[in-house]
Amino acid sequence: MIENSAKAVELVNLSKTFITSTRGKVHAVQNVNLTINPGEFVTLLGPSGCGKTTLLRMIAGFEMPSDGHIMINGEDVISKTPDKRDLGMVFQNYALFPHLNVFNNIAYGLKIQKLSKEEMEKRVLEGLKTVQMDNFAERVPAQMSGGQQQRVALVRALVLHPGVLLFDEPLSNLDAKLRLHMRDEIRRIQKEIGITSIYVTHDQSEAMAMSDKIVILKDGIIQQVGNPQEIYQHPANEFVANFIGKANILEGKIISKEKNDVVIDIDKVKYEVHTNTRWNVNDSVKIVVRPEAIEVGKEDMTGTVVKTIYMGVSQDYWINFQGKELEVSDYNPSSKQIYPENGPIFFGFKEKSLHILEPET
Ligand SMILES: Nc1ncnc2c1ncn2[C@@H]1O[C@H](COP(=O)(O)OP(=O)(O)OP(=O)(O)O)[C@@H](O)[C@H]1O
Repeated sequence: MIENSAKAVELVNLSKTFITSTRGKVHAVQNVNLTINPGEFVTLLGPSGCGKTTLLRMIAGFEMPSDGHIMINGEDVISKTPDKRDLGMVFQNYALFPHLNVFNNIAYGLKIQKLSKEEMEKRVLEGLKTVQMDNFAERVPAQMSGGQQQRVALVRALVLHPGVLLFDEPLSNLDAKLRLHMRDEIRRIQKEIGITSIYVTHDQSEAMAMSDKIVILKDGIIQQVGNPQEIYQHPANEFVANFIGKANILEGKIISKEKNDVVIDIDKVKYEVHTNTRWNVNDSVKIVVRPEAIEVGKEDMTGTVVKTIYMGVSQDYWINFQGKELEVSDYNPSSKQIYPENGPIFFGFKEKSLHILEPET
């Protein structure tokens, strides 16, 4: 057994391969290594089929890994059943018992733990207070909205005082407005209690708004782990750059280098870029620049306006440049010159806004 109590969850070389009759071997999760610290809110994010649910189900104990280790609070839990892993779970479909009222739904797990009646009542009522539903103890699920049912599901998991809370797309059944409200609510409660949480979603804005750490997956392989700022500003590769936010990908050549600072030629304009990677002079590189990092009116480069839209907070342009279309968001447009469609436009890149991409894994 591998032990390390300073980490809440540790995944070591974790893999899952499904053998299917139609698709042969499906490598759903491949050699995942990940450390989650106590109290962290970590989101598994990626497109459909990237392996996030399989990863969560392995941690929960519903799916047996093909290879690797899962440590929870320093203990290898691979051979333990889900109920012995010190975990709570919140599902997309709430999974409440329809015939039980809110009190009994929440108390269900506490009864199995054989808590005293007083302690049980105390925990249920305290939990309901946390989600501002003190008056709902007598209602059955059918008498509540989706958001209220999801709050009850959250309390039901929390009252068991698990070491780690797992969320499987808990907000996907709610309408857009309620999703925004509930994500703030979940994050508030999670911070208040300080419970280590692993959250699965395919919604990038949800991941950005809630997470301490985001894990980006593609084809079962981790592409990048970082906080929202790192992932947005320094995406590891083209996949991450395109998956989180909007990205313009340009090609350039390294023309000089001093330690970690390189000068890149992009269409005969030279830009200094700080990089942590071992690029060499004459290397061709791909560079990401976000739409808001392009300065309209700067006379470094010229393109043609293909389309422009006034968005209120910004004037957005689609510019033909080097045969590619660049997307640009020019913020606070009211005091600025607007470049009309089909005409020329001058632009350049803001300082420290370029980031060199790594090849994809
Ligand atoms: N029980 C299974 N048998 C065979 N293949 C499976 C099984 N479960 C998942 N897979 C496959 O493993 C891969 C990862 O699936 P998984 O459900 O983990 O992805 P996901 O990122 O959660 O996708 P989604 O967002 O659509 O739920 C997919 O190719 C999927 O078809």
